[in-house]
Order: sequence, then structure tokens, then C-alpha cells
Amino acid sequence: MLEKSDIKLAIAPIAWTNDDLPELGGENTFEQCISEMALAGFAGSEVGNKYPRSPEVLRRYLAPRGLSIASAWFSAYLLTKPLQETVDAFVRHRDFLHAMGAKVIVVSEQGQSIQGLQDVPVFDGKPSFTEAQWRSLASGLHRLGELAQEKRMDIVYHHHMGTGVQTAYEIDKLMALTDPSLVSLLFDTGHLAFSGDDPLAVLAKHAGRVKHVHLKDIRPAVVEQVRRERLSFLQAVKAGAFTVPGDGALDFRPVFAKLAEMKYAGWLVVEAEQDPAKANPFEYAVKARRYIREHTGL
Ligand SMILES: O=C1C[C@@H](O)[C@H](O)[C@@H](O)C1=O
Ligand SMILES: [Co+2]
Repeated sequence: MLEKSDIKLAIAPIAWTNDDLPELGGENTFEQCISEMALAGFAGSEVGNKYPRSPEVLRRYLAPRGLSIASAWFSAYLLTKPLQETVDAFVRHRDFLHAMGAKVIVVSEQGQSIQGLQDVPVFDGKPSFTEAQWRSLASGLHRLGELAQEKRMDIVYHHHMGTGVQTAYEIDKLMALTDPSLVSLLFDTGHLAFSGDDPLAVLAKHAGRVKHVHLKDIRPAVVEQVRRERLSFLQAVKAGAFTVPGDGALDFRPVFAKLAEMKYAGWLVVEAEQDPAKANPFEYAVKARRYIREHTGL
């Protein structure tokens, strides 16, 4: 069983306002978003672009609502820009998260990613790294891992649709090429299921590396439509490929059991971007919270 003392539950603001697609939820305010997170029973949040970037100001909004910051996404450009540019941006991001009390930093290589391109089919257009690129990604991540450790933090790599680290095979490769003491893994159920991989198998294989979890469900009929109609990642999001745990096709019970067996301690973050005009973010947050309670007792 997952222990209350080990696990903190968070929800990502992307269900209220989508940073990748600003037209989704542009009308939802920051204060509505964090108030509804707290009301739905969550203790933490990741960071969206409406959040104040001053740690002092952000804390003033979060503390009365009993929320803290679990982490936040960082886009690395290790394969396409001079290392120093990524390092400088990473240090600013790290220091902000450190001031907010977060312990992990979500990192994703975006140099050749197609996740933000509206018209590139996500199943056909993803990059595949050459051996030289894999080596330079690993060495850049080692540098970011060292910088994180200066503040006693860890980087957690986010495998993601439309990127060079999407499939189970690519995750295996990245894990094999990187030093476990410097590079940990973010396990995102929805991206693995979308990709056609078995989330549970990936979790079991890399249990020792997983230090952050995104709980996302999928609607398989929409994923099938994305394949058939050659939609992009953002078109897939708009069409409703993702939803909250308990609302889609994934059975999270074996995932929760595996996390308990491996004595996972850290954040479980509900993260389900979809169109807030179709899927009311507060109602879906409540639905997710209820599902987690029902299946974990948390
Ligand atoms: O963790 C994530 C952050 C988002 O910006 C991203 O596109 C989403 O799919 C995700 O998993
Ligand atoms: Co995620």
C-alpha cells in the first residue's frame, strides 16, 4: 500500500490553462486554478505561465490554500544550442524551484521536438537521435544533474510524445547512457500509453530511477484517430487524447501497487491536458482525486 507519509498529491495547472496552447483556458485565472486545486483535495501543483515567478509572491498565494510546488518543466536545448545557454536558463529555473522547496526538476530535450508544432503528425514526425546525439544528450544531462545536486535536487527526465525520448526503447537507451546518480526518470503513464508502450513494464524496469510521477489517462479512440488522421500532438490534445486517471482506458491499480512495492516516495501529479471548455477542470480534478482515494486510500 502507498503510505500517506511517503506520498504527496499534486495536480498540474495545464488542465485550467494550457501553456502549449494558450487558446485552451486563456479565460481561467491563476487564482481560480489554485483555489480549485486545493478545493479538490490536492496538496501541490506544478507551475504554469500565469504563476508569479517571484518565490515570495507565489508563496503568499499558495500557503493559505495549503499548496506547495512539486516541480516545473524545463526545456533543454542540449542538441541544438550552445551548452551554456541551456545551463544559464537551467540555473535560473533551479534556483526558483529551490526557493519554492521543490526537490526535483523536470527536464525534457526540446532541441528537435515536434511537440509544439501544430501541423507535424506526432506519430510520423518525431526525431530519432543519432549515436552522437545520444552521447551529447547524456553528457549535457550529466551537467544539469550536477548543477541540480549543488542544491541537493535531482533532475527527472520527462519522456514525451514527439521527442527523441518517447518510446520504451528510447527510455531504456537514455537510462543506459546516463549515470543514475545524476539523471533520474519522470514516469508519465499517459505518454507511454499514447506511444503504444506498456507503462507498467517501463515502471518495473526503471523502478530504481523513478523520482517523479505524472498520472495521465488516455482515450484510445482519440489516440487511434490521431494515428489515422495523422494529427499533431497539440491537435491530439485538443481532440481529447488525454484525460484524468479514472476517466480513460488505463487501469492504475497495478501502477499504484508497483509504486507501493518499490517504496516510491514523492509526488504523484495528476496531469491531464484537455480542452477546459469541454472538460471542466474542477470537475475533472475532483474525479481524479476520488479515483486515487478509492484505489489507494490516500
Ligand atoms: O509534463 C508535461 C508538461 C506539458 O507541457 C506537456 O506537453 C505534457 O504533455 C506533459 O506531460
Ligand atoms: Co507529463
